[in-house]
Amino acid sequence: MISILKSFLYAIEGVIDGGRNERNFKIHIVFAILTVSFAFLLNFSLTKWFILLLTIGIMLALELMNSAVERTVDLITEDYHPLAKQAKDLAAGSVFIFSVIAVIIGILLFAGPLIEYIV
Ligand SMILES: Nc1ncnc2c1ncn2[C@@H]1O[C@H](COP(=O)(O)OP(=O)(O)OP(=O)(O)O)[C@@H](O)[C@H]1O
Repeated sequence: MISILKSFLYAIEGVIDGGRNERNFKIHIVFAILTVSFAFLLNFSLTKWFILLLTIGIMLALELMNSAVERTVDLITEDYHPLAKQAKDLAAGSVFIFSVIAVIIGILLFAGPLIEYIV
């Protein structure tokens, strides 16, 4: 039970570390807060909340995984190595792919209700 609690605390430490030291993670947190605030304002349905929270969760988790890959590569080598480049670029690529999808999901979720709210 104590070891499960410790693992949980280490995971929280990782999230706090990301929030303190990772610029992109901070940007995603700001977007997450903004979109959640707008979702409250626009009275999102349960289905829309489900999609929004899932998208935010995957985005933040991918960003932390990307940071983990970057640090692992930096720990292994400070020299230029093609595999180090590939590892970092592949991890960044995964974040990029989901970022594009997240923007599309954001437009689909918010465009209609926002136009209705403004007009
Ligand atoms: N050891 C290395 N060998 C070869 N290429 C590297 C190495 N380290 C970094 N690179 C290349 O330089 C790019 C920038 O690396 P860096 O470590 O600054 O990460 P970053 O993508 O800028 O991360 P951040 O999210 O912190 O801005 C990487 O995406 C990779 O293409």
